[in-house]
Amino acid sequence: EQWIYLDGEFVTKEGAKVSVFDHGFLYGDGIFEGIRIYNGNIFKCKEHLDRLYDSAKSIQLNIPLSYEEMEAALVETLRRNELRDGYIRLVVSRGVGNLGLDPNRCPKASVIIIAEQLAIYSEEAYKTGLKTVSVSTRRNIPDALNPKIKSLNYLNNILVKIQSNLAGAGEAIMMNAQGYVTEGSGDNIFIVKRGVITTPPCYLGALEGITRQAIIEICERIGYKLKEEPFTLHDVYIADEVFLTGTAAEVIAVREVDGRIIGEGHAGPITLRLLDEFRSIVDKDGLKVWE
Ligand SMILES: Cc1ncc(COP(=O)(O)O)c(CNc2cccc(C(=O)O)c2)c1O
Repeated sequence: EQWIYLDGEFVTKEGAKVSVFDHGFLYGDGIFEGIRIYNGNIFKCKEHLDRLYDSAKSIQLNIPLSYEEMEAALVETLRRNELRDGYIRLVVSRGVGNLGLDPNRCPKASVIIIAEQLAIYSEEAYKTGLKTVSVSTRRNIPDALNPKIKSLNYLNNILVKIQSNLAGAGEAIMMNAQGYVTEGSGDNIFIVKRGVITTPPCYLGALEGITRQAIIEICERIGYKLKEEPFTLHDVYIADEVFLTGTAAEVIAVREVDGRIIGEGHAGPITLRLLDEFRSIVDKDGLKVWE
């Protein structure tokens, strides 16, 4: 039986329903986090909850649970589902209101926690890398809907995913309005050229990825040279290595972008070393559920 946390109660999948007047449903008015648990460790739990509460503050959404209560709800949901390895989707919507969009008509935000097994990429995919394309759909401009807010408004990302599906590609790369590369539909991007790793600054229009930050810190620790600087598709095409990072994706190589083969056409040495280093910390850094 899968138990889902819904506003303080645990309900079964069948019982896990939201109102048609929920503004998360009606307007995408809400925020979410995607978190992974590795061998009983909620990886980077603090970083995810910090980002959740930041996103909430940014859209003036009052989460009805304190940080500690939210942590306890996460742990309880994982325990009830006896999940040691898997994926957590934590959603906070504005809650039930009337058909108007005014958030002031929504008296109480709704908190939902779904815990599931996760299988996104095969081990083979981490070696062969993904075929990707760039897309015409630009990343939301920060002064319209800031990509730093992990909101339920994922239509920008979905339109990108539709274009990558159409191209038969595994992921798509977005530019911002100025033509600088920002990120993938659900992951951050890094390029490697002559041993130097570069990732776009998030102010260009990217989510402040927690996996991205973990990779930045790993590079610092193991002495890899990393820069946060803008780059264009040209720099991606001529890169020696390209990889994407995300909670679901972890660290996944890109073997092709718009028909250009990247490097040798499979995961490069720096990408594989960073994946290895990343996987060595995922069951350490975070909140232990069963201890
Ligand atoms: C737009 C975007 N950019 C970057 C990331 C990577 O951020 P983290 O390193 O903090 O996860 C994300 C996060 N994207 C994400 C997170 C969890 C699950 C899924 C999924 O595809 O089901 C996607 C994202 O949605």
